[in-house]
Amino acid sequence: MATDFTSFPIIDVGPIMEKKDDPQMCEDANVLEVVKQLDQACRQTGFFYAKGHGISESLLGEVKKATRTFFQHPYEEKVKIKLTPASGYRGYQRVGENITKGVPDMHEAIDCYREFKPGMYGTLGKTMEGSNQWPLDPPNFKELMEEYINLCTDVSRNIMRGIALALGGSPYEFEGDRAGNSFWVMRLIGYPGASSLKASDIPENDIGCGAHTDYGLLTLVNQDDDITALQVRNLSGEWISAPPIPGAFVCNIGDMLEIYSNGLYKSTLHRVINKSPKYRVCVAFFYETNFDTAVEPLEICKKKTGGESKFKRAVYGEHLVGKVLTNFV
Ligand SMILES: N=C(N)NCCCC[C@H](N)C(=O)O
Ligand SMILES: O=C(O)CCC(=O)C(=O)O
Ligand SMILES: [Fe+2]
Repeated sequence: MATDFTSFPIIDVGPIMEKKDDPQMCEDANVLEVVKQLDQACRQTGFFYAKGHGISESLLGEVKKATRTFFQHPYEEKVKIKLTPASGYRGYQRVGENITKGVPDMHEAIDCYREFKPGMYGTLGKTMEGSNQWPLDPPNFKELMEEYINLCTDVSRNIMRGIALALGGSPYEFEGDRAGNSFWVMRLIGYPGASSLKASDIPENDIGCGAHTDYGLLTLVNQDDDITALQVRNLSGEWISAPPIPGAFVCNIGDMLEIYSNGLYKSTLHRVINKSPKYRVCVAFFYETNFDTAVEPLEICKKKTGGESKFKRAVYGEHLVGKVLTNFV
């Protein structure tokens, strides 16, 4: 249940990362303290900062730097890796091409998804079939991002272990058939500075990304260190800023975790407005369930919430494809 929060807790997830290969992790007092903090954050805000995750500040900075370098290229260069239905909706979208609730967003982005064998997910999977499209400059782009994706996958899996414990389950609740083969998404996003759009031919609107919830389990946001632009809506309808904390991820819950938890944890509405004159870069990693997972409230969560299922079962791939097909002009 979202509350009237005015800020977000900072959680040092170090203890869960340290105990990740220890089957007795749930008996460790430091782990249990993190679990308690995760539970509180997920119930109250659906957003928290994670520090102590083990990904170096220099790598966090490098992926943002490479992203910025790509967006600085002329349109002719960027459009070489254009997102199309034929590319499985992977690749570059220019400012205004992504749509949220019918309104064009003032951001450009590269979308990447986990790659998979064509046909593996039948007709439903067809929409997402394709190879990721990587920029050639900087030359180590693909390698760098793949390293980053692997590290983010590991951090997310381990934070989800903490969240599984917070829900009263086994640490491995979100592995195997649920999210053992996460259909992750990575979006490299650029938000033009506030004044730069006026002079261009792009229809003016100051919303970098309109109000939305994320689709899957857990999002890791790696945002520029010097601009506050991400806002989260609290119970009263106020928009609360999530300013950058260098080295920390902003983490938030997605729609599938809301269902698994039977609404105990909510996927909180958020948006992005870049009021700064500076260009803002954000690298968002979305840790999701397996593509073909049918998600329904966990028994342990139903017990905590009155016994009844508050959600219909949802196949993650259907949820994703429904979004992707309506996200672009
Ligand atoms: N994969 C994720 N979560 N992407 C978030 C993008 C949110 C904006 C999108 N136009 C929308 O309306 O959902
Ligand atoms: O730019 C940000 O800080 C967050 C972006 C976001 O919410 C998203 O891509 O889902
Ligand atoms: Fe989001």
